[in-house]
Amino acid sequence: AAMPFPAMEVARSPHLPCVPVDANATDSNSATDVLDLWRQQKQIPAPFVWPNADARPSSMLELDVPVVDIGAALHSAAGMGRAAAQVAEACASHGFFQVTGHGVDPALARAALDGAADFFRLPLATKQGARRSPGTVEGYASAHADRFAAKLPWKETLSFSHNHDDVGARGNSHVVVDYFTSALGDDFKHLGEVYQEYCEAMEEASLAIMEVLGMSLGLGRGYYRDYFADGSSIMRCNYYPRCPEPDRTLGTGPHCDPSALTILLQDGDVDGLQVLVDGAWRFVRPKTGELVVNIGDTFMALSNGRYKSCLHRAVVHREKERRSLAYFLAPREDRVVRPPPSPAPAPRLYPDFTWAELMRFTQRHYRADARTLDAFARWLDPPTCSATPLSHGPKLLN
Ligand SMILES: C=C1C[C@]23C[C@H]1CC[C@H]2[C@]1(C)CCC[C@@](C)(C(=O)O)[C@H]1[C@@H]3C(=O)O
Ligand SMILES: O=C(O)CCC(=O)C(=O)O
Ligand SMILES: [Fe+2]
Repeated sequence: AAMPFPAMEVARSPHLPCVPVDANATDSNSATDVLDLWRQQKQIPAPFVWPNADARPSSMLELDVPVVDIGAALHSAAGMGRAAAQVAEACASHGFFQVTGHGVDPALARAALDGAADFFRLPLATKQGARRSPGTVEGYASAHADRFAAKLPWKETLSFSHNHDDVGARGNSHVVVDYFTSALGDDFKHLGEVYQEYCEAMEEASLAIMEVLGMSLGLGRGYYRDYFADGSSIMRCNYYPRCPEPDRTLGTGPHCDPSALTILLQDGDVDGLQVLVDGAWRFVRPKTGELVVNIGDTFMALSNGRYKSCLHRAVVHREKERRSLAYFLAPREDRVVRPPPSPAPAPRLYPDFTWAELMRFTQRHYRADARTLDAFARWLDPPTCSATPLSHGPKLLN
């Protein structure tokens, strides 16, 4: 049975110099959203300030990530050999790499990025039509101010589920369209179609990457591809407005993704994504036509810790706004996350769990951060772990 976890900062912040969030507002003021008003101030409001430990020292360092040609991997043994070696090296150290040859139509990527730009420009009252319901990941959120009281992220987000099935990427082609029309109305059908198509392209790309990951771990092409074929993935559009004090806040705080794999598309040449490697925050800069991929906690558990889910964050800028699209690949909600018994049976680092349980943990009990997976393992299995302080590493289960 799950142990009650220490309550996180889940109350709506009482300290915000609030600009009321009024879903019924209809006058022209509603065209200006909360962050729009805040970013015109000289100083950011206190709830957005991140403590010194998280505040960013200015860094121009860049992470050296391999560029993996997924198309070549799927079409030739030599291409697969090279790709598998590249991902094995990257994933054993920091879990980040870029991919090309993914087959995502540049016009579709452009439409998805432009669609996000258009969405976040809408009046707050319209965006609030898709307001996130408590305890779920889907919907519109402004700075997560409805969930947390401090260390608010300088961003707006729109998230929705992409449950795919095992009859192929085009097998369940309504879920995203249905989300847009039911949350926002029929005027949003076209935007829903754009994201439906984008999610299907991301699904295809992520399953291709799973073939490479399977090969790299000696499990064969089909092992993870089949495992994720009917996944419950999540798509998130991030909008980071300009910020008057970019060095005192963060767009997305330091965290490891709970998902299995994340595919990120960064808009234009505005950088922001940083990864902590060897004690320094390093940019993974946007490159035209390339997607940034990283291993998340669920794949770290699936690979029994061989592949790393690495700490990353997004910084914001004084002069430039930024957009990114994140596709979080996850298994079907009730599928057990457990490493394969072969090729090398090893002591288990994490207990069995399901994606539904991990989602519930991050949406109701714990704000995803650097230690989500350890905290989750302890939450699932309190009797044997409760004496271990939160900061300790993973425990051995057998
Ligand atoms: C399962 C999820 C929780 C978050 C969205 C997806 C994958 C990444 C997680 C998140 C982005 C990690 C940083 C903190 C967080 C609260 C955020 O800043 O948005 C996380 C997401 C969330 O809980 O909404
Ligand atoms: O916007 C970015 O560059 C990264 C966002 C991120 O890490 C996330 O949404 O999980
Ligand atoms: Fe992330």
